[in-house]
Amino acid sequence: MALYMKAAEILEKVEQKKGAVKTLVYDSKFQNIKQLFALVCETQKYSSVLQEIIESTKLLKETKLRIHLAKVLVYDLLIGHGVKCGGAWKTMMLKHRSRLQAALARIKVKRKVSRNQDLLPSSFQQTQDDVIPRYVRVNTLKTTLEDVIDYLKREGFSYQGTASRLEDLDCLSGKTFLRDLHLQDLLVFSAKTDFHDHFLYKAGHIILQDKASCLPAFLLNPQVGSHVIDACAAPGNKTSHLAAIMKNKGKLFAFDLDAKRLSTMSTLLLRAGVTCHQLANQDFLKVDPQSSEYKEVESILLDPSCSGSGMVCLRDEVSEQQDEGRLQALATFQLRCLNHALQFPQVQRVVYSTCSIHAQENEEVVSACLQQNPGFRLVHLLPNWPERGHEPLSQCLRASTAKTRTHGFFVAMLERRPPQTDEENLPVITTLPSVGEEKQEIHQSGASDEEQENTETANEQPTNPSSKKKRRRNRKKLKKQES
Ligand SMILES: C[S@@+](CC[C@H](N)C(=O)[O-])C[C@H]1O[C@@H](n2cnc3c(N)ncnc32)[C@H](O)[C@@H]1O
Repeated sequence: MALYMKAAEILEKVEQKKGAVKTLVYDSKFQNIKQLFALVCETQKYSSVLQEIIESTKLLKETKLRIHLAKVLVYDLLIGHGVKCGGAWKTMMLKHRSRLQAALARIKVKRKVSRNQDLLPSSFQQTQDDVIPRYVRVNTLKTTLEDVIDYLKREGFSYQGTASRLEDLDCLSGKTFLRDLHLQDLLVFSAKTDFHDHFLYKAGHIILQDKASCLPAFLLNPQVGSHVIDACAAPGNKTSHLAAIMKNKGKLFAFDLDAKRLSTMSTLLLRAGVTCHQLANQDFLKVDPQSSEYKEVESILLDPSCSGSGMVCLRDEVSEQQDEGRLQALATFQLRCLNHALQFPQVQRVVYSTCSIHAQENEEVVSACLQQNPGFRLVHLLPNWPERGHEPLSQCLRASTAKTRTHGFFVAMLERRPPQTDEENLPVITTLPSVGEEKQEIHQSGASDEEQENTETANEQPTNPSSKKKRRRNRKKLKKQES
């Protein structure tokens, strides 16, 4: 009953444009966030059809239900899982079931369609480009890829080998599955495959995680035994992925501001067999980078709160509701977090990710951070990845349903520039510039052309005052050599 009541309450607020589904669901502190999120999203999609059914059957008059609760219950009865819980409401809905089913059938006949999804407004109808396969990450802390494949084959699944191109994923149907093109511990199934009740999922041998969301830990690739921070960690899918890469050795400090999400995370990490972690219900911005506890931290994964505009289910709602002010507030917070991550004295690599499609939360945050932290530069990620960050930040990755068959996502990796000795700063020049040719480029040894492009041009960093001094010194040395 609590699920339906909460879903109705959130649906009402969403339809009155009082907030975004994702935010309202997370703020609700409901026990099963995923279940609530799915129920609200789906009911909202079918809202106009549900309204038609409810009006034509005069359901509100007969049951005294309020419209939003009626929509949620009718959705679950006719289109969803069937009203499973709900006590007295379940009995009431079952009493009206045949009338409601008849009303739905009439609407389908009138619109000349046979499937429920064909009743959706066009903005919600899925094209081939909208279909995201089911991704399953093998949890190598508990099992191996080979064992999972064998287990599934014994259950009648048919393994097709490793995908060789993106389009292979579109051919998945029924019980066929592939190994992913880019991530070796990731298996791909047809979109409709549901593992939520499967033994391998319940035992923590597999994690149900979108491919794009597997990128941050995969790219950060922390060393076994190293110290790592997951700055905004709950519910912890990326944390357990990091732990698997670290083979549970070393230290994984995970922070999150939300106690409820953190407690869910704790359960999930236990199920996944993660032991190298240390959870803290703490604001990452208040974590002291100078504390001796973090003096060995070399890698940080930062996946902060974002607009969620890349999540396919939220696409239309989000584009309607993302007002400038909200995006700006998120971007300011994200930049503060990224700047903070770079303050840890030994940090070498920071991966920044969002499930947003807005440049404001992605490339613009990274560019601003690089301008404020000239000691860091971008790493050119996965050269063969089909979707790049918006120019000039093509070192970063983007993901989308159309180009990568995933939710919309963004990933950047910043790394500390290697310290340069005075020797390294000596220019390597074949023809010496004549006196007065101040504007001629001086190519410094120790930085390849690609690095120069990555840092100087692509990041549009302001001239670093210390490198200006170094250049002046170099010019003086050159003049001496000349004379
Ligand atoms: C996008 S979610 C993280 C998802 C997570 N990385 C995963 O893969 O499961 C963002 C998280 O940041 C947390 N958060 C927001 N502000 C924070 C802060 N100042 N310090 C720490 N965590 C914060 C939110 O509670 C939320 O759980």
